[in-house]
Amino acid sequence: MANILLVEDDTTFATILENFLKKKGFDVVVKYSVKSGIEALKRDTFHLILLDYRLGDGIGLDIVDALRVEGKAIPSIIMTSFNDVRTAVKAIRQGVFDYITKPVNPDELLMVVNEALEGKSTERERPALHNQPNEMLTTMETDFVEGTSTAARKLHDYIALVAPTDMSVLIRGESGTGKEYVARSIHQMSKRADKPFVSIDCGTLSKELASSELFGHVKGSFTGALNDKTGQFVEASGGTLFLDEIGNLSYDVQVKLLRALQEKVIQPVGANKTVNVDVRVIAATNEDLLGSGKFREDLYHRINEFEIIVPALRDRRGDFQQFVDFFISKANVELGRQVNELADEVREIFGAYDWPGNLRELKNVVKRMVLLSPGTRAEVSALPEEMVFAIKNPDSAANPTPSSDNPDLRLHSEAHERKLIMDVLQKAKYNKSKAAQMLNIDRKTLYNKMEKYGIE
Ligand SMILES: Nc1ncnc2c1ncn2[C@@H]1O[C@H](COP(=O)(O)OP(=O)(O)OP(=O)(O)O)[C@@H](O)[C@H]1O
Repeated sequence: MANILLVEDDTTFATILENFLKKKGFDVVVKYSVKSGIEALKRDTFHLILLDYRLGDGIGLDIVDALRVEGKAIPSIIMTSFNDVRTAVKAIRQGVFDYITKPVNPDELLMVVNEALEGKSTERERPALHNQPNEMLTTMETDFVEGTSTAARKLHDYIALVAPTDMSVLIRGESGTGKEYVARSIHQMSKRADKPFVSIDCGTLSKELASSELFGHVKGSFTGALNDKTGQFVEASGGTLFLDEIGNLSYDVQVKLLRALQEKVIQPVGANKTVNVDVRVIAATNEDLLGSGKFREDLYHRINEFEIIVPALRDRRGDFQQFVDFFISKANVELGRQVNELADEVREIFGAYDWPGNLRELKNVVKRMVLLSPGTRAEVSALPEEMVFAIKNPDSAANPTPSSDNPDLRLHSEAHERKLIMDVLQKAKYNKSKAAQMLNIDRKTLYNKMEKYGIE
């Protein structure tokens, strides 16, 4: 019997969820704060964690961080409001299994919970660290959409151009645009294709263990190093190492990585000797590495021998229908449905929405829609309510536009507050703790206001 830890500070909603999950045969422990959630994790064994994104004393991701520090691998699902989709998508990069938008649809919740417990889902093809067996790469070939838009053609031209060389590639693009897919494509089309493709999500590596994960360690080199460990550089020998979210590597590790790239040698933690390595490195980021001030310029130039920018979904509208059709047919097979038509309203909403979470968000929205469509036609009722509302009311609470024709004082002051928050966030380079400090409010209040005003 699977044991689920539910952390949700809305007590009524927590009770509804608890009862629902218990009825479906799960054991459920409910906690109402980050602190009590972490305590429960230390005390008991759970198979799954279901987290509210915003909690009274922090955010659900704080619990995910605590899990990582404890070295526990328990799948977690974040429940978030529609306005937080962009953040939720990023959370997946930090090791969260999946996200689900509120109001939570019971069928969708059950689907995601079961997938998490079975260890598979839309994103589960890609655990934080893994070697991709080469046989799987061939099946993957047909498992994507290439697209025909100008942006797609340019992207694939660049992939074809750089793949056969041994250049280091930096792939840039918003979260969920398909950067890992691009990296795999380069590997598959390279002369290293029959050697390993090793993918590492640097965002999920703890600061302490990053070196050992990448370069390996010798027994006894630090507390917990009970045996020798081979690092991912050696695992990728002859092949390609994909460093996703490379901006998360600490300064120390950046120095070691630079040496590995320049001299083609690595030194496992605690070892006296160096080891020769032959690995092509492909890195990805969705931030401005140099602008962050935390990334070494010499390393930046070393990993950026060739740059590929993956377009946001909103900038490749010409490929949109192909992606929708592809994700629908995949979801039909997975969920045993027969959806082959979209209601006009669904088409309109898909066209008007700007898809901040890109392909990952589209894939999730389509999967949910297919799940909630028993017939062949997908109706608007199968889309997240807030998505429909936001499209139909562009000037609603999320985006107030006061004018002298509209003397509503509350609306005016809210518009003013929204603008101020956006300006300060920009000034603080989107560092929310810093922005909260400048605004003289706490982080939680800032998050609440950002949610209220639809600021992402
Ligand atoms: N060309 C494609 N055809 C079909 N599905 C795709 C394609 N590219 C990406 N996807 C799907 O979109 C989702 C996001 O892709 P991927 O993980 O490669 O994005 P990413 O840019 O690396 O995300 P992040 O920035 O969060 O690391 C995955 O589920 C992937 O399977």
